[in-house]
Amino acid sequence: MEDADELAPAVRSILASARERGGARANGRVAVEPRDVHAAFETAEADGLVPVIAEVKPTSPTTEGTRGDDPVELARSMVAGGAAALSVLTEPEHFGGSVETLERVREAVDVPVLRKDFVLDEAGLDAVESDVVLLIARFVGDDLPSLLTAARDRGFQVLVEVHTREELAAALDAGADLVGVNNRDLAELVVDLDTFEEVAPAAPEDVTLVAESGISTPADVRRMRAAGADALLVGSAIMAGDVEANTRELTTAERSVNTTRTETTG
Ligand SMILES: O=C(O)c1ccccc1NCC(=O)[C@H](O)[C@H](O)COP(=O)(O)O
Repeated sequence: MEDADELAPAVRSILASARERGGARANGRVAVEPRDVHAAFETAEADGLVPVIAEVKPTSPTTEGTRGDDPVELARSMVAGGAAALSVLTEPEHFGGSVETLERVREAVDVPVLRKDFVLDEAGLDAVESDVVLLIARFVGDDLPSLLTAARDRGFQVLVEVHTREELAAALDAGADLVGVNNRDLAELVVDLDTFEEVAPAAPEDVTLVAESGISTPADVRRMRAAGADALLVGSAIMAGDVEANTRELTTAERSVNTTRTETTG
């Protein structure tokens, strides 16, 4: 892992609390029978929808306030809006998430559910079952290959998150087949959609690429898709206001270009 001094204070705090939480639950190692996330993306495409992973994100270090609605209702609204998959934050202190929330959401919906957390070691994989688990290349460093194997041994599909071409190369070397390019720089918490456009061309065709963070309008969706995104991970823009309508606006972004809220209101 890189030098912690190079990270934003909020991110240092997130990592410190992840280390304190540990992860393993009382009943030991998880064994997952996952819902196929690649198939979920294909189904969305076949239905004429952009594959969107909609994120249940009650709050974050870069969000004002906390959304207190029942996460299960939010999740159902996201699916009603056409989300191909869901992401649920399980980080409690900085994102208002919990493993119980993920369990409730996964029971309530039939789409694949990504566990969004800051897993740093093998024990961290055993906190809760999910269909997909996130490994952030920047934070797990040289442990990426062994953690990827450990996650797959438990049945998880793995989204490996990268922010640079170097991290993408490490993810590919480790055998990742589902890669998220995070437009948010976790050293400074600045979001820049250019990041995906810079990193994506270095990924081989057979890797499923997810554009993560900072996507808020149908134009952003089309921009990321034009740059090679097979799917998009969206939190803040969906959580702000009417969750079902927000999700639908993004999942249908390729259906019509001139009728969207953002483009008609400027
Ligand atoms: O979202 C944050 O403020 C944040 C701060 C520090 C570390 C990670 C953070 N976000 C994690 C994520 O990956 C996003 O929740 C996800 O990509 C969705 O991003 P967005 O659509 O911009 O909410």
